[in-house]
Amino acid sequence: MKRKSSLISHQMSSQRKNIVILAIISLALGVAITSQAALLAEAVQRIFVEKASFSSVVMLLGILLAVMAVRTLLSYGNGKVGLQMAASAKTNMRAVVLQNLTHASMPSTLRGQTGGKVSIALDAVDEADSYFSQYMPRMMEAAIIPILILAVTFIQHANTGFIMLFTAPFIPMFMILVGLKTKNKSEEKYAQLAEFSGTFLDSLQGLVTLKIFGRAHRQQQEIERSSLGYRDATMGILKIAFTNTFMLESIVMLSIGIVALELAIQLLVFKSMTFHTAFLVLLLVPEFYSLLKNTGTAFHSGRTSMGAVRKVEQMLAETSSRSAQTEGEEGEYTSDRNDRMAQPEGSRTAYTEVIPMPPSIELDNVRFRYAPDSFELVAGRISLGPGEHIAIVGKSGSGKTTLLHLIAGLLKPASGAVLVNGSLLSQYDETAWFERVSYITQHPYIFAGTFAENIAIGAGRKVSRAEIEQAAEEAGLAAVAAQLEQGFDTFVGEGGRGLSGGEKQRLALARAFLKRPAIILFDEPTVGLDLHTERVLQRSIATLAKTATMITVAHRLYTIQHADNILFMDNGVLVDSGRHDELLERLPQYAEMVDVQRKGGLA
Ligand SMILES: Nc1ncnc2c1ncn2[C@@H]1O[C@H](COP(=O)(O)OP(=O)(O)OP(=O)(O)O)[C@@H](O)[C@H]1O
Repeated sequence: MKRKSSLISHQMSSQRKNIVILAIISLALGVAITSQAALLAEAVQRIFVEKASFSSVVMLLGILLAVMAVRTLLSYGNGKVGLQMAASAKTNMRAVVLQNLTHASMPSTLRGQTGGKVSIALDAVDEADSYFSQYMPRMMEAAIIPILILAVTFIQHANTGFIMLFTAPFIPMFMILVGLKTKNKSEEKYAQLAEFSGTFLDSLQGLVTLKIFGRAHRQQQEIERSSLGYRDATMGILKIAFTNTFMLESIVMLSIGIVALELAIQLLVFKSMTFHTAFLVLLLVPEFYSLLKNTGTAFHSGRTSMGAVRKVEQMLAETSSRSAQTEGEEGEYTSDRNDRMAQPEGSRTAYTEVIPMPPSIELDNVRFRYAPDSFELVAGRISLGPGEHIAIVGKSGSGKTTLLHLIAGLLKPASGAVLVNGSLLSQYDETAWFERVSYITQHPYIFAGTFAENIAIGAGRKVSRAEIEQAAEEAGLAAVAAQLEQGFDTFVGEGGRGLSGGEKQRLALARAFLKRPAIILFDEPTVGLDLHTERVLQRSIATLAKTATMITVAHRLYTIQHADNILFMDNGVLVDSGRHDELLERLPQYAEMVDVQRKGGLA
């Protein structure tokens, strides 16, 4: 194989002991194969040529039987070691994938299709099996046993040795040619599988929407299209595999034929060799080619595995490089604060220990684009004091959520910097940072589990039932829980009882009460809540925000009249910022927005 995948190399180095065992078994297997051929040739020579009595060969036949048993055991051992290697390699690789996905930076976690990631973590890793269970044992056998057979053949009859030496290279040559083609096909197959899984999961999750809009049939066709794409890619590989087998069989048959012809001429025409030698060589030659042929089949499986492993590596590299890239981009940030922010290598987490909370947050000429030529966010200089309550307002699509995500570290700026307590946000340890943040979105994720379990997620530690109930009380959820069939033990989320929009947001609030964050990001509900729910939400948020810096994406302007700072966004640009009265006075767009809402009865 051209360049060993680094994931595979890593697994190989951690499996050195098994590789040594494979080599020892292969050597013993080589000795068993040649001994078996020698004993069989001797037995046939004595019984049929020398017409020896049965009693004189009984011992010989016994030894032959024992050698055959040993050979079978050694083959079984080789397979067993291969399977063990495959099992442990898959476990390790899956752990690496899971670790990578769970430790990936937040922006890279949010990208890509979930179905595709699942397919890579499960199917592509499974495909690595044959590299260890078939390719490795066969390659080890091919590296040792044919040399042993060739040596014995040369000693017995050099001509046959030369024929074998001349024809054998055709097999690996052919394997390399086929392998090159299979590798691309195999990568194509995994791209198709990832697409298929992505489309399938997407359709499954959005089935209700699709049905409502009468698009279910259309989506069915889409699934059919991507499944056919996957089928074609698989069939392409199988076509190569079958052609590969056919060609290998042809080469092997032709080579054995040539050797047999040469032996027959030497034995019958020139009478230059004994029957014993001719028979021994004739027994060894098929073993030699059969080993090389098996290697060809294993090589094909190995190539397919490599294609799958490359897909896994690609995903790992993408998640890591995205994190590194975004850090690099912010690293390019130049300002007079650079000296202050210069950090020695490996001091990333040191910030978390000294960071005073609630923090002050500054945005220094932040610019961001989702993609080239797409919506651009331009936020000049903003300073948000510790413990302040900040509101982001603007028309729909003006970039409020994007700005919130940049401040939260969910998105990384393309240029400029987000500073927390004077230091780059990207310099903080991501886990430590998110431990201090609570994001109350409009659609918090409800996991399949009990109501209590869903609240407990917020704590990030083991919490008592009393703490959960207290958090629910503070978030105004106690009454909701009391109405549920089994109270806090009611099963909610997927496959469980549904929750209303307002209940979901209060559940997110209850999680935050357990967490007691230093930074609260609040995406205010756009849908109208009833007055009671709205009041409960506002009161709970206000309690929670007493000890935190809070940033709200506000849709109802009356809720933010007392905010310390209001950031007004228009078409991706931070136009102005200030208190409610200041903006009313100097920003006509803001005054107009307030006026419209007042007339609409919202204020
Ligand atoms: N993941 C994304 N990729 C590309 N463009 C995006 C992405 N998310 C949002 N946008 C675009 O960025 C712009 C700003 O979106 P954003 O969600 O920040 O606006 P908003 O002010 O919060 O809107 P709303 O009040 O309606 O929620 C929009 O034009 C939106 O289409």
